[in-house]
Amino acid sequence: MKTVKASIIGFGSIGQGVARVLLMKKEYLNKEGIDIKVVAITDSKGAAIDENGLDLEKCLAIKADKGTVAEKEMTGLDVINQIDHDLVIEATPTDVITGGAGLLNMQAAFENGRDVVTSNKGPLTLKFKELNELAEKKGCAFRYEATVGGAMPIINLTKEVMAGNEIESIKGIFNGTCNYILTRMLEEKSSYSEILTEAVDLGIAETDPTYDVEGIDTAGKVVILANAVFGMNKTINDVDRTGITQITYEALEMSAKNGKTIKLIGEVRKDGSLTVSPRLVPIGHPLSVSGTLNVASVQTDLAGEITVTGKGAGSIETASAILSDIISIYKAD
Ligand SMILES: NC(=O)C1=CN([C@@H]2O[C@H](COP(=O)(O)OP(=O)(O)OC[C@H]3O[C@@H](n4cnc5c(N)ncnc54)[C@H](OP(=O)(O)O)[C@@H]3O)[C@@H](O)[C@H]2O)C=CC1
Ligand SMILES: N[C@@H](CC=O)C(=O)O
Ligand code: NA
Repeated sequence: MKTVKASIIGFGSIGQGVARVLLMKKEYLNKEGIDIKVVAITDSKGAAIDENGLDLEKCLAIKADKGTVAEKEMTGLDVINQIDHDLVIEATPTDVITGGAGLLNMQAAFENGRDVVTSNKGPLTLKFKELNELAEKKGCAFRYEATVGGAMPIINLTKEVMAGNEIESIKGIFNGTCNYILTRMLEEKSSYSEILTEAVDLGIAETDPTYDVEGIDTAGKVVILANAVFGMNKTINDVDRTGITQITYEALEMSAKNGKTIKLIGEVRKDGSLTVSPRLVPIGHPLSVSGTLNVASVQTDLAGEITVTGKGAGSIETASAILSDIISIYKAD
């Protein structure tokens, strides 16, 4: 049995989802020869530390009761630099302007020889090449399936399962919040701002939800796909972007009468064009999925078009992608 000492940096919707999934899948992980021992959890107020392994159920209960797990005044960065462990599960808020705490956390993790699995898109939209080079130099694993499409497999699918195909374009819906809002606006005859509060309550919106509705989150995911799948070196500034803030109930209703729906579509093409914009999609088309679902159509030279769909956001759903990345790193050959 391989014991993996891990930290969970950021204990919001996703960090807590990871804790729940680790509890739910403990027996399965053990059967795969992996024993994950979470030695530290941090939120914005501090850290809980136990070098013998924290009681995750207790940490979840304390977070629900007190709003924080903090017992010590340590930041995520302090934990990464000072506590002995193998794996950093990075789930702090996405910041596409500076990379936020996540960028410093990931750099420090690699400098300390720790593997990183993350759902945080910010650092990957700004410093994708640098982070991957640093991870490689330090002999660390770096996995980020959860950053695009949440539970929907797309990065590992295109890089590993579809290896050998040349990918010509990837087009789809990469933001669960916008898709949920557009679906519910039509159902409820409401404006996007009224439905946005529902998405926030569901734990699917970004810490700053303007990232969702202005298409910034989708743009970040398009950049990650461009870099991870197409080997480009793009940043968020390379994306031609329009969000959903100008979409009205009336526009959705008119489209529906004409057999169409409005979806926020992100697209990356092998010629380097990166776009995010609301587009009309015929009802019944593979891209016309509803609610928090995401969808991606991958155009390839050998396999033709391959389309996948799945929950693009949500605590447990996104944690499932983090779990699969963890298993892929530590599962014995
Ligand atoms: N929600 C979703 O469905 C998905 C989210 N993601 C990404 O996963 C990441 C986490 O998202 P989510 O859990 O929803 O976000 P939340 O806002 O729910 O949680 C963020 C967590 O990070 C903590 N935090 C904030 N700032 C810092 C800091 N400087 N150092 C350490 N911890 C900090 C917060 O502390 P406190 O609890 O004290 O506020 C909180 O625990 C984001 O990058 C997001 O883009 C990716 C896929 C899906
Ligand atoms: N806010 C994002 C969360 C996942 O990345 C979304 O709604 O898709
Ligand atoms: Na994914």
